[in-house]
Amino acid sequence: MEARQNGPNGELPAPAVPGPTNPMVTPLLTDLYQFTMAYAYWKAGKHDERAVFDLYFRKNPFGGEYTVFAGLEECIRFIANFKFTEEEISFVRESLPSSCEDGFYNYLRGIDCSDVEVYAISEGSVVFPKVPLLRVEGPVAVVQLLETPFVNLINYASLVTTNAARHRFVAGKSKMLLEFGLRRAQGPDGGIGASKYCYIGGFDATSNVAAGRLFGIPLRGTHSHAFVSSFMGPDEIINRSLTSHDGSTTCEDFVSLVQSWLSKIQWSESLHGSFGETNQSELAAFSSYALAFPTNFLALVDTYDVVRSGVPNFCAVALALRDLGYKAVGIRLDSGDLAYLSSEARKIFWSIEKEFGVTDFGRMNITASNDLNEETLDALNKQGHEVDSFGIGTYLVTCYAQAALGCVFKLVEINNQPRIKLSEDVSKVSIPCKKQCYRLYGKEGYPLLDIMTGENEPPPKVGERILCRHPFNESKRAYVVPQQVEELLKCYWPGNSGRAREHLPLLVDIRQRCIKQLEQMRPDHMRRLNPTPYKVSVSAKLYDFIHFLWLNEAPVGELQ
Ligand SMILES: Nc1ncnc2c1ncn2[C@@H]1O[C@H](COP(=O)(O)OP(=O)(O)OP(=O)(O)O)[C@@H](O)[C@H]1O
Ligand SMILES: O=P(O)(O)OC[C@H]1O[C@H](OP(=O)(O)OP(=O)(O)O)[C@H](O)[C@@H]1O
Ligand SMILES: O=C(O)c1cccnc1
Ligand SMILES: [Mg+2]
Repeated sequence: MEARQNGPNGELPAPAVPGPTNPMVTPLLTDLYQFTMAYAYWKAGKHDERAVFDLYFRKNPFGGEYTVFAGLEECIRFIANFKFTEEEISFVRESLPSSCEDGFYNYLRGIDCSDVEVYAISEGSVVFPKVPLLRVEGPVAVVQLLETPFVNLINYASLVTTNAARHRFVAGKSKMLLEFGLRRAQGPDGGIGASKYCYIGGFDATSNVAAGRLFGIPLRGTHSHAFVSSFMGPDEIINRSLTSHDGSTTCEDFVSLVQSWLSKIQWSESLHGSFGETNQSELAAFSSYALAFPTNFLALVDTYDVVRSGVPNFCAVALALRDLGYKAVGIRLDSGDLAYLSSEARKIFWSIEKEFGVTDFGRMNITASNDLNEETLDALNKQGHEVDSFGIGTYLVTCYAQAALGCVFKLVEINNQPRIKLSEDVSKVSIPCKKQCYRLYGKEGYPLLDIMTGENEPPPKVGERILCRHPFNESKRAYVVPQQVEELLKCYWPGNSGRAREHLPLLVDIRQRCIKQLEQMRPDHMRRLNPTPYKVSVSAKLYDFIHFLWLNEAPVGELQ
């Protein structure tokens, strides 16, 4: 459990950390092999050897050149409360061979994460391949048990945050982005996680009520086709009275008021008979919705025919509401050509504003949904459209364009001895040693590159030239004179080491960090088509050491 003494400088202890959001996140949420390895470490008397693991990914997702890091808070919540229950220990005992000795279960009973330290990049930061997102130090058996839950908590979180950030990038700052994915998400945790992390990635709101309650994310919603098609006609509406916004008058038959507006606009000059009879059951549905929500009236207009029925019906209800001092919100389009239909709807709104002198009617909100993704948003931008808000579900939350981020957790040091994992595939060779990581900024204020150094090397200094080398490609190197140096790994879990701990920021602050960091990137790293890779490098000293260790560990072949 968390150490509660004052810090070395007398600072107050950080507040206790609550458990993971999802109660399924327990010490058993790991792969069996973590327990078999823990047993074998214990049996060999190695379990308390001090190990350092790096958690990182190898390639940016979605064909891009950046990733947004998320999931850290849940990792810290997990280790802050890491403790086996008796029931969990019994289950591990049942799951391992009966030859495993009892002493191991006593050992499991006693462990927590007080000997573990976690250094991490702040959640919501823009991050790049190979740079550790987390450096986890501690007794090898305990840290081994953390591998699967940590990778699980970070993989999807970072993937979907990045997906959300990419959707925001295409949509532009001024559009409202609504996450509508719960029904299509990969189960309840996928849905809750998607809402939380899409918010961090720059979405404005979610339709997911549970996520609104858990995280305080703004909730938004419209209505569905079922509501519209549930009405047969205006006769169904019994209670038709609506009191004006200021409470001064009551309209006894709001439905008739709507109908009189409908005939006015039907024969209006600017629309000159562009539509005839509209669908009366749709008109009844809209009137009924307006009676229920006069201050928040937004109508789904594509159940029967957007231009000939949905939009005129909406306008009639909105104008009737206006007679009573209410301002309608707008419409939602959920099918068809969203560029064309949004532009047609906008034209009708402007015509009404002009002809009937209704201020701001032209600026009515238009929300669009229906299988939207980065490509469709991009296509809409190219065609020109009049959509103000996008409701996005399936492609966003399922991360349809890429199934997983591929984070890994690799041993880089044990008992102060650096370790390396070799591979035929150079991109899979791990970078050994307990490392420090820095982001170096150039003259124009953009991040230039990230550099990893050995733990005991002096940090890069502002104004001092430093050689930055590609970790594996000898010919790729550059001198950099940083204008600003940012240390990336901060202590988020000191265990009982007595070090000061970074506080876990509020969700809105993580979101702000993400938005700010994305804005700070050089635009060519961010563009969708052929973005420029951001450089990730190592110091000259670390480069030499990697290659020394590589040669040391790789057997020399024999040719016959
Ligand atoms: N102007 C546009 N440019 C490019 N893609 C668009 C445009 N408007 C809509 N889309 C996309 O085209 C697809 C249209 O979906 P689909 O072919 O299923 O028809 P639909 O309009 O949903 O019809 P329905 O739901 O009535 O069957 C959606 O993915 C939508 O996001
Ligand atoms: O399209 P998405 O990006 O997933 O956004 C969420 C979708 O969910 C709703 O559709 P609904 O469940 O009514 O099904 P639908 O596909 O038939 O419209 C809504 O009308 C959107 O179309
Ligand atoms: O509120 C909406 O319009 C909504 C919510 C979830 C899915 N589709 C639409
Ligand atoms: Mg749909």
